[in-house]
Amino acid sequence: MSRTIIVSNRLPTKVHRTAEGLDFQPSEGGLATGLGSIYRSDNNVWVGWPGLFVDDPTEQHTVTERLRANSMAPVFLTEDEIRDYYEGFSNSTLWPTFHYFTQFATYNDEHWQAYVAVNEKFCAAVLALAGPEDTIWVQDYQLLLLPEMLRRARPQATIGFFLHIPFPSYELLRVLPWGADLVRGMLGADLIGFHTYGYMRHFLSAVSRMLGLSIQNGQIETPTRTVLVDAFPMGIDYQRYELAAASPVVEEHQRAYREALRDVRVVLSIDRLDYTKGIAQRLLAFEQLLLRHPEWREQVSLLMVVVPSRDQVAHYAALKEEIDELVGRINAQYRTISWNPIQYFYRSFPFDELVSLYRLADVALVTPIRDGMNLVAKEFIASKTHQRGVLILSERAGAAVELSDALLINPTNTNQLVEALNEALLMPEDEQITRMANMQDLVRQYDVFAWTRLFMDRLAHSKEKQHTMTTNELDAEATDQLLRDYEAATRRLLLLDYDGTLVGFHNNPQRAQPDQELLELLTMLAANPQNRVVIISGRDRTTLQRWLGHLHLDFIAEHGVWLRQAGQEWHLFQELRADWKQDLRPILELYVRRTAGSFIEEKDYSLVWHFRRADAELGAIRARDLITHLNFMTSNAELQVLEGNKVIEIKNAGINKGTAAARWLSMAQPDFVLALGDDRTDEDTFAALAPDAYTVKVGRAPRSLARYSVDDSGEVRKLLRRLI
Ligand SMILES: O=P(O)(O)OC[C@H]1O[C@H](O[C@H]2O[C@H](CO)[C@@H](O)[C@H](O)[C@H]2O)[C@H](O)[C@@H](O)[C@@H]1O
Ligand SMILES: O=c1ccn([C@@H]2O[C@H](COP(=O)(O)OP(=O)(O)O)[C@@H](O)[C@H]2O)c(=O)[nH]1
Ligand SMILES: [Mg+2]
Repeated sequence: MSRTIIVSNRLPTKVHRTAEGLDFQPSEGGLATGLGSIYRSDNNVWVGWPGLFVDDPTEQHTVTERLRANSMAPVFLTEDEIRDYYEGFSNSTLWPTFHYFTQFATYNDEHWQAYVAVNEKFCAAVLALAGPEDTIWVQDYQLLLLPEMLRRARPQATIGFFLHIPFPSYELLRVLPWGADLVRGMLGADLIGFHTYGYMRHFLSAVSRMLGLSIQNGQIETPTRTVLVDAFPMGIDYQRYELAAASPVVEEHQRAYREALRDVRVVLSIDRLDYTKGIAQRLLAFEQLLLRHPEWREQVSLLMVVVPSRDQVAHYAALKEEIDELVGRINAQYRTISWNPIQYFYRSFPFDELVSLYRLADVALVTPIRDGMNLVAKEFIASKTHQRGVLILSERAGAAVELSDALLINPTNTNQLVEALNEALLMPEDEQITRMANMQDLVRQYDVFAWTRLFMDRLAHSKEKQHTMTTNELDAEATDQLLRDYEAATRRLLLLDYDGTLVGFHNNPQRAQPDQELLELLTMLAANPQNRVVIISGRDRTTLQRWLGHLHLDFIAEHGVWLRQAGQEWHLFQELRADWKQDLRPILELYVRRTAGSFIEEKDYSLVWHFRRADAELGAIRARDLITHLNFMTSNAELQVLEGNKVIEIKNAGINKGTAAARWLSMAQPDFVLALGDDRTDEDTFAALAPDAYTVKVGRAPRSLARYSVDDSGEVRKLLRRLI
């Protein structure tokens, strides 16, 4: 039976060494608590770090066995790995960068090396466990490279990836020396999920800007696969909180707390120790409340839980000191014999006590500076079965997108925060109930089980789509058949596109000249008297002549405008006009001025606007504009507007690679045809050929007329070499 293998840095169970032996406790943090409810079902397994160092093989064995009984498989990490991969790259480079705290980010190559190595370690652990039918679901920023590593080892695997933290604007990502590697690593997945559309948008923008891949409706076309990207706001195990809220244990805790606090109102704050959570800002706002609204003194206490986290990282240790000091100062200033303004706990609470705190609180103050989602906000809502209580929520938490009935605030606006606190404490009960009921409906419906189902459905959909959309891969079997037919034939026609097919793309098209390997390949192919080798390209004839003219090849240049058989002169396909160029050139010039980095290429009978070097998003917008503009201008002029790979070309109507290829067919009467091409204009060639021709699309486009596809120009060369 196929299973789901969840992979994350930390397991949902933390192992500690105590005097009595090993102790197993639930992990804190949204990822572990959120997914913790689902992994045990259906034979699933969770792979991750158990939270302690175990060198001794016997002890490793004990830990492994204990975890196995609970559907977990440990990846043991060394102290050096935790220092460089976890505290280093993950939490001193990625975490601050992705949360817009670039001033805290370090760029250390050793940390990067460790990050790569540990991702490889996870890869090996997953491969040892996963069967070919299993679904692999990789979680979070510590494992951004893992999807691609798994993909290389298992090209057919079903791989999902979910990012639990924000995905930042491209402007932040580009600061990282390894930005493009990280994005490429994620693209190994079949489905990539984010909490919000905002994060998803940033990711797509990074993909198009850094890797130049084309994107439509959240679908990324990589050279080998289509990758789906979508927003899936994570939920919680609603029922677990709702049931606990009504349980006698929780009631008993709550009663005891209430008795100790007497009738003081409670503002609750719960987070891991983290500078992204806005804990210090929250304390300052509470101080301001006491200062500006003295009527709340002795009436309200801030109950603040800070769960120890990443305290080996300098900025976390510093924050701990800052909080200690602030709490000390505020308490010293305002406390009375019978009232403590801030009840501060630096430790984690067991589940039942946490739920009791949620129920006890009049106000939950959730004010992160940045937060991927924030599950505390949702847990508070689920625990409020009596529907009394107010949520104050930062608009920069992912949860704010869904929880619009909270009092939404900007966490850096202290005045707003103070007034929201005052408003919350004064809010009439009926308004509390209305808001809470609305939010409960939503959080109940979109719980963590619905979240998982949706993600898994979309993952299956992505896989299906890949299967139905791609042309058949030119696999070993098809290649063998091709070679047999090639051998058997005596009049062979090879139609070879140049850019994107024989060579890869270059930012400057003039730099894409043939290398030695290609020249040799073409020479040898053409040396066989039974072969007729045609370069069929959109390039101008001068460039083709200069680069390849000395070889015994035929040429179709400018998408069929200029033709030349080996050893003969260039001639035109037919009489053509070029006088239209002077009317249209100014339009293209206007688009060059409006689009930095774009430029015009002029051929004898065509004009081309190139936007590969322009900003990817602007380029795409301008291209749409230009096409509309040109279609209008050329409607009566017997011209056509062609879209290629980051180019728009205007040329005479009725001439294309297909019409030119047809001429070679009637001239050569071949008994074997192989055509290779990568872009829209090569589809005309494919269309002109008989069904038994070997038509091969380079790259995996959603739709192609070709019978087969190969990944890239490297594969093309491999195939050509086998023909020799
Ligand atoms: O494993 P740690 O280093 O101790 O950190 C704990 C976890 O913190 C982060 O949680 C995030 O996931 C939540 C659920 O999606 C989300 O609500 C929250 O906004 C995120 O910060 C981190 O992403 C996890 O990998 C850590 O395990
Ligand atoms: O003493 C505590 C306090 C909090 N939490 C849990 O820690 C998680 C925090 O997740 P959140 O998404 O709010 O933020 P993260 O820590 O993941 O950034 C929530 O599920 C809390 O219930 C916990 O397990 N023990
Ligand atoms: Mg091409």
